[in-house]
Amino acid sequence: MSDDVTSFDRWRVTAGAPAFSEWLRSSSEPDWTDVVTHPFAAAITRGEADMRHYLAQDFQFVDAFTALLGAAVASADSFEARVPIGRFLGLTVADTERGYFHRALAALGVNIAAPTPEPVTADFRALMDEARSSADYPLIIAVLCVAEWTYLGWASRAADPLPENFVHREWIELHEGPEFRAWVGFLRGELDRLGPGLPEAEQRRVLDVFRRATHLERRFFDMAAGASGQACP
Ligand SMILES: Cc1ncc(CN)c(N)n1
Repeated sequence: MSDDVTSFDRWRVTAGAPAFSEWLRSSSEPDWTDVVTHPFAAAITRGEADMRHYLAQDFQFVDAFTALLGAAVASADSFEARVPIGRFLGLTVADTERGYFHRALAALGVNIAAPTPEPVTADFRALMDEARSSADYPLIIAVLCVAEWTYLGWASRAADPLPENFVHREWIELHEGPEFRAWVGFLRGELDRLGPGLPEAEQRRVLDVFRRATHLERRFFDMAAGASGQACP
């Protein structure tokens, strides 16, 4: 991690609400705001994004993401922590979200067979594999938290009525609503529970992974926007 970042112990003295997850998020600017306000994400909320290349690449992201959820179940420090992760893995990712991918890719005429991964897809999969292989619960939760919290960030900006096309509407609904908010709250809560007690070197490792994941989220939307001709700032 670069020296320009304030350590959690120094940051918490002046922060109004000194949550560890908020230290991670605010130390990941400007990428964080660039992700949640990204033109491609905004185009999804308006029902205008060309989802073909984005979803084809994201189907490969979700494969590594599912494996990472499994690693989180395995590395969690208690039964009570394993349960919400296992539930989300089984009920949402392996069921609702998987069904969405199959229907959406079919409707868009995209072959479900894995296309060549874009560089950012490969980089994101490598980061998730790195976190998974570490079997380090806070590191794993950091990557999961970025993926879910940033998605809640852009999806919660969608205005009613949601787009008519199910490809956009259901993608927004998958990343918004009370259950998804509770899931993001759980992930943040795990970082807030465990982060403050970690040695400073471990806190910096968690932040390093959190920032890398946030940067990859930005690059992923840039990739999608480039493929669809959606202008990037
Ligand atoms: C790249 C990416 N980041 C996050 C998510 C939300 N699970 C996703 N589907 N794809």
